[in-house]
Amino acid sequence: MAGTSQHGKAFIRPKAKAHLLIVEARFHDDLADALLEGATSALDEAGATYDVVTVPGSLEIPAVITFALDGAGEGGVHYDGFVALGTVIRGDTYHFDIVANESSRALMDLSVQEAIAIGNGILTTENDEQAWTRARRTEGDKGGFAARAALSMIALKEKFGAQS
Ligand SMILES: Nc1c(NC[C@H](O)[C@H](O)[C@H](O)CO)[nH]c(=O)[nH]c1=O
Ligand SMILES: CC(=O)[C@@H](O)COP(=O)(O)O
Repeated sequence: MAGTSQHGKAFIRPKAKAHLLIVEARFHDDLADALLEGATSALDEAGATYDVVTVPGSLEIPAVITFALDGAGEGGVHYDGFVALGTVIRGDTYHFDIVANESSRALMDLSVQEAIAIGNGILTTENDEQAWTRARRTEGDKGGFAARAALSMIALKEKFGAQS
């Protein structure tokens, strides 16, 4: 796969044990399994803990993160960071652009406006083959990448002394 590397220097880990929420869209079920395997393996390896919530499609992911943030404000579980997992594969209509663009736009808005650590592991591909090459833990491992990105953002938040 073009451009694949371990990106080793890009990743840092939080000092404290982090607790994350993985929000996974299962619109493409088998691909979701592969992304989740990558993400949970990366978090396990880093000694982080996590909960997993499943939603039907990638468009639902940002709202669930908002629900979790609201819940934490009301005394619910606090999450140090979030991992978004999903796959959007181009079909015949404009729907692809809506799901691909709007899910990422909402994640970006949340991360910047709410100052939260999010790893975006929503694949947007032309076909199944591209998706598998990126989802498989033994190849692109984009689930693992998103989890490591979330951990890095938690660590950077710590570094700047922001409230988690
Ligand atoms: N086509 C894909 C979707 N579409 C579903 C939407 O995400 C959403 O669940 C629906 O519009 C109901 O609100 N989702 C994906 O994750 N991947 C796709 O390829
Ligand atoms: C996200 C998509 O584009 C896809 O699942 C929907 O397919 P279509 O555009 O053919 O309805």
